[in-house]
Amino acid sequence: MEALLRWAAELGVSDSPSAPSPSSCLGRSLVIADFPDAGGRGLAAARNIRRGELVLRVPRAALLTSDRVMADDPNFASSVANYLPRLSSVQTLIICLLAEVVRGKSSNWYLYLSQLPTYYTLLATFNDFETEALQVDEAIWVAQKVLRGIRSDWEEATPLMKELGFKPKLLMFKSWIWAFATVSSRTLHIAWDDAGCLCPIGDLFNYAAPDDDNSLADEDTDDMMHQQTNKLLDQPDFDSSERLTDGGYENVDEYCLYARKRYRKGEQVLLAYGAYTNLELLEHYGFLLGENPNEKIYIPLDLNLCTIGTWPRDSLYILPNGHPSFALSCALRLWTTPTNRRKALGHQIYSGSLLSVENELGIMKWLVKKCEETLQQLPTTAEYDGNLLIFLHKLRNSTNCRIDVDQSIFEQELAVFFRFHGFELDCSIHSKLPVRLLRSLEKWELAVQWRCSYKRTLTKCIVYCKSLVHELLLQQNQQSLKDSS
Ligand SMILES: C[S@@+](CC[C@H](N)C(=O)[O-])C[C@H]1O[C@@H](n2cnc3c(N)ncnc32)[C@H](O)[C@@H]1O
Repeated sequence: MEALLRWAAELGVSDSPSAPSPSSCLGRSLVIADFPDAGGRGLAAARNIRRGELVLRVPRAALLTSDRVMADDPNFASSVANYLPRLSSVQTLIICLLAEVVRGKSSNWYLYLSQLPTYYTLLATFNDFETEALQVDEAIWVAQKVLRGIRSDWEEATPLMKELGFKPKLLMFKSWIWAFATVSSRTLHIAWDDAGCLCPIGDLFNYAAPDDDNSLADEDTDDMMHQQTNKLLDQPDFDSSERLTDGGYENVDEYCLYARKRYRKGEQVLLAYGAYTNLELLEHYGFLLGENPNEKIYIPLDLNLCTIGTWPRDSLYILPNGHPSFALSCALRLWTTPTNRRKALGHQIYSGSLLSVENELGIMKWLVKKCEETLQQLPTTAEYDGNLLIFLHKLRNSTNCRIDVDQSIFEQELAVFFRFHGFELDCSIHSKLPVRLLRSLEKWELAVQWRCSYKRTLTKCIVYCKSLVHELLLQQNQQSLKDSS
């Protein structure tokens, strides 16, 4: 890692507005640190950092982009050019990345490439066992669709990779998936290439969901104080009102990354890659958040409910607190309104107003029934999944897996898991599981974590709807008492 930091400094990567020290590009604003519960390797604040401050600059010369790789090697570029109309920008960047891997020590990015993860946990890397463990049809369908897409991209790109003389190992689908996962989970946006760029050091930021509007409000007073102090001291101001994004490629020909909030020394500095649901995080980045403010839970809905209004299907979901989304509530109100009344009530419905106590009671009861049916159709409960998660976590860290497996209540699941991997846990095994099984356990754990959170949200929805039914019935009773007196 030290060699990488030195190489990056030589190229002008710097965590401060001034030039980096020759020995490391970090140390003034950021340091590399380990955050076992929030992304593993990441970047910590080397000092107190204010919101809006520039924390990292990465010049274009350090970015691994398709155009740069091709500009460096005209022969490679002309071979790729023959295939270009048929290749997507992501396929092209994957091929460029693999070509740099082929170059080994002679690649400009050798030190960067040697620090990349050797394996990933994105949905595309899930085997059939891990995919099945998601249990929910929609999630299984997404995983299968993603894998089909990547396989077809690889098949299309294989003739070019053969022509380029890639070694058999790099022609394998496994290598393509590794490169795909690298591109999917590590690229930053650039305006001139949809595939983005691989940004050494800049891709060490772990993720925080972009929901911090409230925390920003809390910090506003503080930042105003700072700005006033700066004015008094005649120091330059960071225009924090305009610096609410994490960063981007700027006119000065470098990638600039800014702090979205205030950080104390030692705290992990995080980047919001975008607003993703947990399934999308798993698909694009290979992890999920325990608390995800952007989570959306989709339940199976009748086709005529999905198409009844102008609300797109992806707006009809349950929020992490169990409430139906605005669009789902509206769609249900319209759906439960008799056809001949829909036009007259349309205005009220689209504005989100309740129609009547009876209508609201009807849709709440319908939602309860739908969530209960959905939960019943799944093979395990959230409580069971919660216990399985504890066990899988223990097994991954166990130094005597034989005893742990023997003492567990999940014998059947484990038997299926071991059989899938053609592995026999005989009496002689008293140590850790082999690496390939530990990696599979990690992905199994992610799948169980996802489905458990799905079920918990549906349970919250049931509780929410039932409490609303209770409240509406009370109101209805009070009204009829009033009316009769
Ligand atoms: C851009 S890289 C960040 C640096 C990465 N941790 C490393 O060691 O190279 C993105 C990857 O970091 C991990 N990651 C980022 N944020 C995370 C989070 N909040 N929780 C868990 N894993 C996270 C995921 O594996 C993701 O694909």
